[in-house]
Amino acid sequence: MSQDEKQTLLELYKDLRVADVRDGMDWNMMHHYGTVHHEIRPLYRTRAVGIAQTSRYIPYQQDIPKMSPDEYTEWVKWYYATLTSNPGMKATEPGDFVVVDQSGVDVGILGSNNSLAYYAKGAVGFITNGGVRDTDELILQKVPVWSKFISQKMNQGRIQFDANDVPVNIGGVVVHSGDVVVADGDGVIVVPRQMALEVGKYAHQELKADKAGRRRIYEAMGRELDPTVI
Ligand SMILES: O=C([O-])CC(=O)C(=O)O
Ligand SMILES: [Mg+2]
Repeated sequence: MSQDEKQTLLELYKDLRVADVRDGMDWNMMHHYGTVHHEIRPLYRTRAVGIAQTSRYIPYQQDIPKMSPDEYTEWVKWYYATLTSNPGMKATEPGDFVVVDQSGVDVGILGSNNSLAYYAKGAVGFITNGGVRDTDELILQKVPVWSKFISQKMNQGRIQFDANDVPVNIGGVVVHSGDVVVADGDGVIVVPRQMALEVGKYAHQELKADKAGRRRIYEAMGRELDPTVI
């Protein structure tokens, strides 16, 4: 995706709520697309808008040789260098939303260390159809993460990298690199890139109407206005 297209989409979606984007999809007759299953939840109340960068991992189904702890230390280094190395995530650019399909394996593929490294490179958010770990630090570090569950387990002997920039199934939604991902306390919605301008337009129509409606109620109540109604 060109930088121009990326900036246009990020700008169009930056203030939209998940609910507005849902409405924008409906207005484009896409009722059955986009909404990631509600079991995929934010780790804490936050929001993020970005452009999907997909990765797929698959189960590791080989025997693990019996090793001493010191041998295991070396094996883990080898495992991470060869079997979980993810070129796409290493190439993370500002505005990317990291989207991980971990094939249902019970591991915390995103932890406080790797996600912070990608966040430092400009990743705006992370979503996995599996687990995250180090969750107390993820919250402390304010890294925006949506996941299906929390997992204590490390990758080695359990999961391996398969591919980047492939279509992945996240909570029943097919996500391609380049799609727009909007996530907040209501969950996650994914807008196919080809529809993103049209969906954004009608999402703004709904946001504008909602703001005006709630503002009238605020005023009638004598409630101080906040940014959600201005
Ligand atoms: O090491 C891992 O694969 C996941 C993790 O705990 C971290 O990045 O902090
Ligand atoms: Mg960790």
